[in-house]
Amino acid sequence: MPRKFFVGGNFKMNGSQASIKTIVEGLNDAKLDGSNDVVIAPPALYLISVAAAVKAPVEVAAQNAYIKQSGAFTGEISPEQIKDAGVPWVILGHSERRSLFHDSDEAVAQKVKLAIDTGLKVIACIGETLEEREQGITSQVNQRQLEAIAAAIPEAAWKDIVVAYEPVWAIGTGKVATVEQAQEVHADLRQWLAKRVSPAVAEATRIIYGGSVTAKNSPELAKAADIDGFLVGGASLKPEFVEIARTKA
Ligand SMILES: O=C(CO)COP(=O)(O)O
Repeated sequence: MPRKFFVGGNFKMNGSQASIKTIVEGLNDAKLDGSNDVVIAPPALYLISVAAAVKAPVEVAAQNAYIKQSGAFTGEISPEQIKDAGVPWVILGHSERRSLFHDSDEAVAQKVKLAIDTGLKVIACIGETLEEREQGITSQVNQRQLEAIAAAIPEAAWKDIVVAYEPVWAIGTGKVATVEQAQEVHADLRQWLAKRVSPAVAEATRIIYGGSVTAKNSPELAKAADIDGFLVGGASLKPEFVEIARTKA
């Protein structure tokens, strides 16, 4: 079965009630036909209103979740709370969480496990820094980050996981990976999944690319055999996101 193309929009810590309403209205007016999965991730404050306002086929994701369901963890939100808000997806392990908020591979894996156990679907992010790429350890870094997740979950959980490969050097820099650079890592990760988890999981799991994706570069990237969609940052706040959401594989 071909993998359904997946386009995510990660708003990060951007937007206001008014600007996010405009984005949601733009997506609703676009009447997307459901041939791609389209998921938007507004800041946590806006999850409930966006989940109520957005029309199918667009769905909503939180940008992070904690490793506990409740308790004295000021400032955090739990997978149960995300589910309770009517939000089916969560982004975990984003490089900004890893670098700025010290989410370790193990913490990301625990978060993925609890989110999956709670019934959420997960966009699990991995990616190497420029320094790591220049050291020639791109493959090791991405496999290490994915291994932590694979070790924490059963094979059946992979049906609810989308892997987002986001090279740190391409995020918010305007420096998009070339189709060849992205395809090489995606193919490597798919091979790794086949060996580490199973050929069936490798075949079915969407591996999406993130890092300076725009309406201009998305059609070319989408042609690569192992690029199954995008996680879009900056451009997800602009009208061109509707165009990216319509990208054909
Ligand atoms: O981090 C990203 C999405 O999660 C990518 O961000 P940009 O598209 O702004 O580079």
